[in-house]
Amino acid sequence: MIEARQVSLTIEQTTVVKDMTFSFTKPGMYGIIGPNGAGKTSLLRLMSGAAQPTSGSMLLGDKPISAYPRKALARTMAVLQQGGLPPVGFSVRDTVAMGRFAFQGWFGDEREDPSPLIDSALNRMGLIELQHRPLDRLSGGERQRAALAQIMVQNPHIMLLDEPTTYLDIGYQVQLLETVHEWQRERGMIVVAVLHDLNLASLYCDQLIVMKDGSLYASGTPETVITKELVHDVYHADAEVIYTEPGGPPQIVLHRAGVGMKEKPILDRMQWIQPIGR
Ligand SMILES: Nc1ncnc2c1ncn2[C@@H]1O[C@H](COP(=O)(O)OP(=O)(O)OP(=O)(O)O)[C@@H](O)[C@H]1O
Repeated sequence: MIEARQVSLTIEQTTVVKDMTFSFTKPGMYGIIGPNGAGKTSLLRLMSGAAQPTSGSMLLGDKPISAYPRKALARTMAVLQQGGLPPVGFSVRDTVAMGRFAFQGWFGDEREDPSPLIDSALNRMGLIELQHRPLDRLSGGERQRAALAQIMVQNPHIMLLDEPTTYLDIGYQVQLLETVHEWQRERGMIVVAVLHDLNLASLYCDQLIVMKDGSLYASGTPETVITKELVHDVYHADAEVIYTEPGGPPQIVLHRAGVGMKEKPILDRMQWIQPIGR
């Protein structure tokens, strides 16, 4: 369980996270959304213990995150940082194996052979064929998949993902979130992901937190949070919100700036699009 109690973070006289209170108590997918500079990464850094609140407290279970030794924290929580892995000379397999550091003794040994776990993570991320390739000879998307495989072998209870779909094409974006979602359910994990794509956030998250100017702007299920008004007020963009199936997650369709077809209901407009051959 992660709980933020009136958490604020001030960096160089600017308060980048302001008085945030929330808790993630149940297993599930939690999304943090909001515009550039809203404070999403800063909030994730507070949740991972990489930054300490200037005021308020960030708790893991019933203790402040700062009270956990590094290795103990790594056995509970895995973090995928923004920007992913650097393009260095380590092979994909060795890089993924480094995710086991929290379970190793002084000499890098483990009680049980971690190979099956590493093979499974490589397999799930479609990296078996690339496992012996160095990271500096991979595309950005392949490196991002290796980064996720690395935190998979950590076997965490909580996973914090900062823009996990960066560098991925839409097929891999969906595949990555599908894998994370499936894995979250199998293991009953709490997954917190900073996502820029509202449609993906709506498809995969059970609950969303919206940040604006460092503060909590809204929170709730995608159905309650993703609205035309939210897109307008938080992102200063015009959009329609549509449902592709009854009871399904909302999806947004953007308008060009200032060229909104605001008066026409969406169903009316969809009749303009005729399948070829009719
Ligand atoms: N180390 C730092 N020193 C000074 N200011 C910082 C530092 N880190 C972040 N900030 C500022 O804090 C604010 C929030 O940054 P943060 O990276 O948390 O936003 P974000 O919502 O993740 O943005 P993005 O979507 O662009 O990644 C920004 O205005 C940023 O310039």
